[in-house]
Amino acid sequence: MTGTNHSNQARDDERFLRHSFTIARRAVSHGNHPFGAVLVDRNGSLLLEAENGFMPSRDGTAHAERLLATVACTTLSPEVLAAATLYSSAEPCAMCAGAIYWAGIGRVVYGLGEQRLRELTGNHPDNPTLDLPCRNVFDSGQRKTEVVGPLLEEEAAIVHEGAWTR
Ligand SMILES: Nc1nc2[nH]cnc2c(=O)[nH]1
Repeated sequence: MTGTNHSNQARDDERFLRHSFTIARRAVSHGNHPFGAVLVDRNGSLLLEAENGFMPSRDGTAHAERLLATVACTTLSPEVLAAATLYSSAEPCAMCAGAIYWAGIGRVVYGLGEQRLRELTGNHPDNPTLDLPCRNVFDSGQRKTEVVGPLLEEEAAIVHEGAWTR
Protein backbone atom coordinates (compact mmCIF):
# COMPACT_ATOMS: atom_id res chain seq x y z
CA MET A 1 0.00 0.00 0.00
CA THR A 2 1.34 3.45 -0.88
CA GLY A 3 1.46 6.45 1.41
CA THR A 4 -1.39 8.00 -0.58
CA ASN A 5 -3.59 4.97 0.03
CA HIS A 6 -2.79 5.16 3.71
CA SER A 7 -3.91 8.78 3.92
CA ASN A 8 -7.02 8.02 1.83
CA GLN A 9 -7.88 5.27 4.26
CA ALA A 10 -7.32 7.55 7.26
CA ARG A 11 -9.58 10.16 5.69
CA ASP A 12 -12.29 7.59 4.92
CA ASP A 13 -11.99 6.22 8.46
CA GLU A 14 -12.69 9.64 9.95
CA ARG A 15 -15.52 10.32 7.50
CA PHE A 16 -17.34 7.05 8.15
CA LEU A 17 -16.68 7.19 11.88
CA ARG A 18 -18.34 10.61 11.95
CA HIS A 19 -21.24 9.06 10.08
CA SER A 20 -21.57 6.50 12.90
CA PHE A 21 -21.76 9.46 15.33
CA THR A 22 -24.66 10.81 13.25
CA ILE A 23 -26.40 7.44 13.51
CA ALA A 24 -25.79 7.47 17.28
CA ARG A 25 -27.50 10.88 17.50
CA ARG A 26 -30.36 9.46 15.45
CA ALA A 27 -30.69 6.66 18.02
CA VAL A 28 -31.05 9.29 20.76
CA SER A 29 -33.74 11.07 18.75
CA HIS A 30 -35.59 7.71 18.69
CA GLY A 31 -35.40 7.44 22.49
CA ASN A 32 -32.43 5.08 22.48
CA HIS A 33 -28.89 5.00 23.75
CA PRO A 34 -26.25 7.00 21.82
CA PHE A 35 -24.65 4.28 19.71
CA GLY A 36 -24.44 3.86 15.95
CA ALA A 37 -22.64 1.58 13.52
CA VAL A 38 -22.12 1.51 9.76
CA LEU A 39 -20.62 -1.06 7.39
CA VAL A 40 -18.54 0.03 4.42
CA ASP A 41 -17.21 -2.15 1.59
CA ARG A 42 -13.64 -2.32 0.28
CA ASN A 43 -14.38 0.43 -2.27
CA GLY A 44 -15.71 2.87 0.31
CA SER A 45 -19.41 2.31 -0.42
CA LEU A 46 -21.83 2.41 2.49
CA LEU A 47 -23.53 -1.01 2.87
CA LEU A 48 -25.49 -0.90 6.12
CA GLU A 49 -26.38 1.32 9.06
CA ALA A 50 -27.70 0.33 12.49
CA GLU A 51 -28.58 2.25 15.60
CA ASN A 52 -29.01 1.09 19.17
CA GLY A 53 -32.40 -0.56 19.58
CA PHE A 54 -32.85 -0.78 23.35
CA MET A 55 -36.37 0.65 23.28
CA PRO A 56 -39.26 -0.02 23.24
CA SER A 57 -38.74 -3.52 24.66
CA ARG A 58 -35.68 -2.73 26.82
CA ASP A 59 -33.63 -5.22 24.80
CA GLY A 60 -30.19 -4.97 26.39
CA THR A 61 -28.71 -7.08 23.57
CA ALA A 62 -29.88 -4.66 20.85
CA HIS A 63 -26.52 -2.93 20.56
CA ALA A 64 -25.95 -1.18 17.25
CA GLU A 65 -22.98 -3.36 16.27
CA ARG A 66 -24.73 -6.62 17.10
CA LEU A 67 -27.83 -5.65 15.11
CA LEU A 68 -25.62 -4.66 12.20
CA ALA A 69 -23.58 -7.90 12.36
CA THR A 70 -26.75 -10.00 12.18
CA VAL A 71 -28.07 -8.18 9.12
CA ALA A 72 -24.61 -8.20 7.52
CA CYS A 73 -23.98 -11.93 7.72
CA THR A 74 -27.50 -12.83 6.63
CA THR A 75 -27.41 -10.62 3.54
CA LEU A 76 -23.79 -10.34 2.35
CA SER A 77 -21.23 -12.86 1.06
CA PRO A 78 -18.28 -14.02 3.19
CA GLU A 79 -15.92 -12.33 0.71
CA VAL A 80 -17.64 -8.97 1.03
CA LEU A 81 -17.80 -9.30 4.82
CA ALA A 82 -14.11 -10.15 5.14
CA ALA A 83 -13.14 -7.05 3.12
CA ALA A 84 -15.61 -4.73 4.89
CA THR A 85 -15.05 -2.25 7.72
CA LEU A 86 -17.51 -1.75 10.57
CA TYR A 87 -17.40 1.78 12.00
CA SER A 88 -18.79 2.08 15.50
CA SER A 89 -19.34 5.22 17.54
CA ALA A 90 -18.03 3.33 20.58
CA GLU A 91 -15.82 0.31 21.15
CA PRO A 92 -17.73 -2.92 20.59
CA CYS A 93 -18.45 -4.69 23.88
CA ALA A 94 -17.53 -8.37 24.29
CA MET A 95 -20.96 -9.45 22.97
CA CYS A 96 -20.68 -7.23 19.89
CA ALA A 97 -17.05 -8.19 19.24
CA GLY A 98 -18.22 -11.81 19.30
CA ALA A 99 -21.02 -11.02 16.86
CA ILE A 100 -18.64 -9.15 14.53
CA TYR A 101 -16.22 -12.08 14.68
CA TRP A 102 -18.91 -14.66 13.96
CA ALA A 103 -20.27 -12.52 11.12
CA GLY A 104 -16.79 -12.57 9.56
CA ILE A 105 -16.35 -8.79 9.28
CA GLY A 106 -12.65 -8.17 8.69
CA ARG A 107 -12.03 -4.71 10.11
CA VAL A 108 -13.37 -2.49 12.91
CA VAL A 109 -12.85 1.22 13.57
CA TYR A 110 -14.32 2.70 16.74
CA GLY A 111 -14.59 6.14 18.35
CA LEU A 112 -15.05 6.06 22.10
CA GLY A 113 -13.00 3.49 24.04
CA GLU A 114 -14.62 1.15 26.55
CA GLN A 115 -12.81 2.77 29.51
CA ARG A 116 -13.98 6.22 28.55
CA LEU A 117 -17.52 4.94 28.02
CA ARG A 118 -17.41 3.45 31.49
CA GLU A 119 -16.40 6.81 32.94
CA LEU A 120 -19.28 8.51 31.12
CA THR A 121 -22.00 6.01 32.02
CA GLY A 122 -20.90 5.44 35.62
CA ASN A 123 -23.04 2.72 37.12
CA HIS A 124 -26.09 3.52 35.01
CA PRO A 125 -28.27 0.38 35.09
CA ASP A 126 -28.81 0.48 31.30
CA ASN A 127 -25.07 0.29 30.65
CA PRO A 128 -23.09 -1.77 33.17
CA THR A 129 -20.05 -1.60 30.85
CA LEU A 130 -18.05 -4.81 30.45
CA ASP A 131 -14.39 -4.23 31.21
CA LEU A 132 -13.05 -6.34 28.34
CA PRO A 133 -11.30 -4.69 25.37
CA CYS A 134 -12.64 -5.82 21.99
CA ARG A 135 -9.08 -6.67 20.92
CA ASN A 136 -8.96 -9.39 23.58
CA VAL A 137 -12.05 -11.00 22.06
CA PHE A 138 -10.76 -10.73 18.47
CA ASP A 139 -7.30 -11.98 19.43
CA SER A 140 -8.78 -15.16 20.85
CA GLY A 141 -10.36 -16.04 17.49
CA GLN A 142 -9.01 -18.08 14.61
CA ARG A 143 -9.39 -15.46 11.93
CA LYS A 144 -7.89 -12.01 12.01
CA THR A 145 -9.95 -8.90 12.71
CA GLU A 146 -8.08 -5.62 12.27
CA VAL A 147 -8.97 -3.00 14.90
CA VAL A 148 -8.40 0.78 14.85
CA GLY A 149 -9.41 2.94 17.82
CA PRO A 150 -10.04 4.89 19.86
CA LEU A 151 -10.28 7.52 17.12
CA LEU A 152 -11.86 11.01 17.29
CA GLU A 153 -12.56 10.16 20.92
CA GLU A 154 -13.43 13.70 22.04
CA GLU A 155 -16.05 14.00 19.28
CA ALA A 156 -17.32 10.54 20.19
CA ALA A 157 -17.70 11.59 23.84
CA ILE A 158 -19.80 14.65 22.92
CA VAL A 159 -22.45 12.32 21.48
CA HIS A 160 -22.98 11.00 25.04
CA GLU A 161 -23.49 14.41 26.67
CA GLY A 162 -26.59 14.33 28.85
CA ALA A 163 -27.37 10.73 27.92
CA TRP A 164 -26.53 9.04 31.21
CA THR A 165 -28.15 11.29 33.80
CA ARG A 166 -30.89 9.82 35.93
N1 LIG B 1 -20.73 -0.25 21.82
C1 LIG B 1 -21.98 -0.23 22.32
N2 LIG B 1 -22.13 -0.22 23.64
C2 LIG B 1 -23.39 -0.20 24.11
N3 LIG B 1 -23.82 -0.19 25.38
C3 LIG B 1 -25.17 -0.15 25.34
N4 LIG B 1 -25.61 -0.16 24.07
C4 LIG B 1 -24.52 -0.19 23.28
C5 LIG B 1 -24.34 -0.19 21.86
O1 LIG B 1 -25.28 -0.17 21.05
N5 LIG B 1 -23.04 -0.21 21.45
